Amino acid sequence: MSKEPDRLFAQPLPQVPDFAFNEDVVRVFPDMIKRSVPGYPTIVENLGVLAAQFAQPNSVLYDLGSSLGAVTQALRRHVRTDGCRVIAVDNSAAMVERCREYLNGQDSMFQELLPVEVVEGDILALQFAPASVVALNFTLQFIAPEERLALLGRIRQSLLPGGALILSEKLRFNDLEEHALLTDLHIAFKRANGYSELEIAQKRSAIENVMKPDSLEEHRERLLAAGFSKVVPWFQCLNFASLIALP
Ligand SMILES: C[S@@+](CC[C@H](N)C(=O)[O-])C[C@H]1O[C@@H](n2cnc3c(N)ncnc32)[C@H](O)[C@@H]1O
Ligand SMILES: O=C(O)C(=O)C[C@]1(C(=O)O)C=C[C@@H](O)C=C1
Repeated sequence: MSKEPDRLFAQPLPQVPDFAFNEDVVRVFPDMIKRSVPGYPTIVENLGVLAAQFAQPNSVLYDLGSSLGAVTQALRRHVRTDGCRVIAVDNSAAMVERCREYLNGQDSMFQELLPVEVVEGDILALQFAPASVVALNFTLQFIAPEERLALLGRIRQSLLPGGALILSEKLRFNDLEEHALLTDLHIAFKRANGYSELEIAQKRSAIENVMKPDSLEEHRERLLAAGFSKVVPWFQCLNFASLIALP
């Protein structure tokens, strides 16, 4: 994985462009996500552990919005169920290209890993195969709000009995005091990870038009409306959380 530090927002920009998963972001992405998302390494590793409990024989495990394939790699480290294969999907050509390079490197080192297919495509246009695990790790927040329910409905329809959707997201909070406190603590987390006030402010302008977090209550209601029977939060660190949704 690239070790290049994220300095994308370190210099004052005359106008901060909307955030995009382009070549510049791809180069620094492992550093950026680790320094920006509290609990990210714990979520990714345990997503593999959880997936191993839900994986069903001869089924597909989806990593939707796979970026550089961190979740795919965790699935491959933990899932040992017969006949499973991973399909990783991302619509950023730059992410997909680098992800394929990383996974090919892994393939050449370990022969017993689950087969993986990396697809460059829009998850909103995906024809889902019968799946036992679907991971949406910090991806739904980048999908247009009006598309989210239908996407979750299609995922629910594809899930086999015994399977699960694992959904990780940045949260907003309906209680204004709670929202302000956790937002301030998230900024303190970024500062502690070496981001300057300028970097924090410019990143915030870059993502505000493209990333629209929901509250935990909105997630729960939408997942139930999409046909899931049970929603179980299994992790929260500051304003970032991960949920298990059962079919
Ligand atoms: C924050 S990143 C996900 C991080 C990754 N899952 C991980 O755990 O390292 C969001 C990803 O979703 C992808 N994405 C956003 N909208 C998408 C869509 N409609 N279809 C496919 N991928 C999408 C972006 O290109 C980006 O790589
Ligand atoms: O909320 C923020 O400030 C973030 O940087 C979050 C977040 C995310 O949750 O995906 C946004 C974009 C980058 O992909 C990395 C982290």
